[in-house]
Amino acid sequence: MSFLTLDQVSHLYFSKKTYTKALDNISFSVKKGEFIALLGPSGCGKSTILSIMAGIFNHTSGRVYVNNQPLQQAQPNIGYMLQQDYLFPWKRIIENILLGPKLHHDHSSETQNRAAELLGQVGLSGIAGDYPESLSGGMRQRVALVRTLITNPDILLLDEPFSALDYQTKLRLEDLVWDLLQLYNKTSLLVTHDIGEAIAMSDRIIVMDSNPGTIAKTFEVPLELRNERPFMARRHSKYQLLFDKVWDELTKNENGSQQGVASSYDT
Ligand SMILES: Nc1ncnc2c1ncn2[C@@H]1O[C@H](COP(=O)(O)OP(=O)(O)OP(=O)(O)O)[C@@H](O)[C@H]1O
Repeated sequence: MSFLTLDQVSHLYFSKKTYTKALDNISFSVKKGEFIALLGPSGCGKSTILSIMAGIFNHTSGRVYVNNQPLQQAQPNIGYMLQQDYLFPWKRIIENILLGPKLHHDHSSETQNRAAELLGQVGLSGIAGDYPESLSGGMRQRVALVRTLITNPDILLLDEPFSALDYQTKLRLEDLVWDLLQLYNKTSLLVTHDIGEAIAMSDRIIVMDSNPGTIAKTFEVPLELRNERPFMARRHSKYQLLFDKVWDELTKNENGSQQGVASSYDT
């Protein structure tokens, strides 16, 4: 059953003299606990979809449902993780994590215990009293993950959360995030430019076209890959097959020599 549905969603950005059609007739559904990746060229509207889901602005037309209710009515608890961690440098790690709950007047010992538990789950026990400046980029993103999960969001929006990290840290963090999202059965939308990351982490990949943003094609990730943690999924033979197909879809309008690598596969 669908938990999140976008039905013929379009969005226009207006400026003084003109407008940009960022999304045109976007329709897709996401089941509870499903992990969807949005891939596509710069400007195809991936972040616009996340902003609409986060309630940052209303879409121009179409319908968005969460749990069979219109988005504005459903008011889901949204967790948003971005490329930058936006930790407050003058606050200790634990204060950064508990800021969201505090804003909702939650000062409970349960939430504080949960913060400690989550910090343990991301391998950061013992740094609760530290300041962000003493942490590496990967550690900071792990703190950002804890800060996102502490409010137990219904939907997680991940906007290129690994793209500022070095490659090894990114691979490790992909596994960690995947583990926690599986553990807590979170419904997630990941925006990425990394085909490998999309295949390794998600259940389904939505490839978009730009000008205006439309859905070009949707790829199901084979079960054998979905059952593996992202790092191990990359070793599977079906990973490369899917990579080539997604690459071909992304580059179908280009004339470069790398286009068409999947044309010899027919699975
Ligand atoms: N605030 C805004 N005002 C006007 N136009 C905007 C605004 N935000 C985005 N756009 C335009 O809407 C389109 C979609 O932008 P969006 O940021 O959603 O794309 P994206 O796929 O996330 O891009 P990227 O991969 O570069 O982050 C682009 O043409 C962009 O220029």
